[in-house]
Amino acid sequence: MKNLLALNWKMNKTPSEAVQWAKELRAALPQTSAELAIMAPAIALQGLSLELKDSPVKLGAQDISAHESGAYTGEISAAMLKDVGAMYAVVGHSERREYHGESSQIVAAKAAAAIAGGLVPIICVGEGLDVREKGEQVAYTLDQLRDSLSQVPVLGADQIVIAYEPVWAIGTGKTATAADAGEMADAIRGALGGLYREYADGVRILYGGSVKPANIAEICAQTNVNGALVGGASLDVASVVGLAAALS
Ligand SMILES: O=C[C@H](O)COP(=O)(O)O
Repeated sequence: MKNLLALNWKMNKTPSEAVQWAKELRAALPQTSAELAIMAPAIALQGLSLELKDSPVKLGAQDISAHESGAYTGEISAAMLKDVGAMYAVVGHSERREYHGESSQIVAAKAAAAIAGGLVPIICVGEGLDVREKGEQVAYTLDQLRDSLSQVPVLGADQIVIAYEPVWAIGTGKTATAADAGEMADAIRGALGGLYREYADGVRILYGGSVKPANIAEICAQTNVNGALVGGASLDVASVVGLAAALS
């Protein structure tokens, strides 16, 4: 299965900075076996799409509306994202869950809206430090996964991506060990088997949380880890080149 290197810029880069960054990336892109995708601020997608036309780099959004269209001020629909060239949409990132009150039910509705609109949702799950300290991370994360997939109609392994992001490892410099990431990915694969038996083995499971060029290869070498969702290390072209090269 091809690793997915999903670059989550979060709320960074103006549209013009994004285009300049993409120009630099195109010039520096190394040989890699991974699929690269930029999860950009929605307002930067159109420019990136033009700049990255005919390049292997894909695009995604950081969030998506649960609704198809209508009176939802400020929301951005799957159709709008698809129209500007997005292929993916991150849903249920822990920052959305924490700062925007997104429950797993809302996340499931967003994932379903993404699929209905022809996008691939990257559905994020993961425990906080308190849960990890009690040793309850697997049960917690799998509950969150099942709730976030509740009534999400999946008709193929390539229709969803799961990202395991332990909240305590995001932007903190603390990375789960490769073994921790691998153990959770195994548990997630098992839970997917209970939900979508025929497709479970082909769904990509990413790890996110302080991934860097120096640790990505070991993390992605785990049996059920099929790529990474990268925040801080995705902002700098040289660092992205390092991440991609580490997966060559
Ligand atoms: O979406 C990305 C994750 O939140 C990880 O962020 P980070 O690489 O800055 O820890």
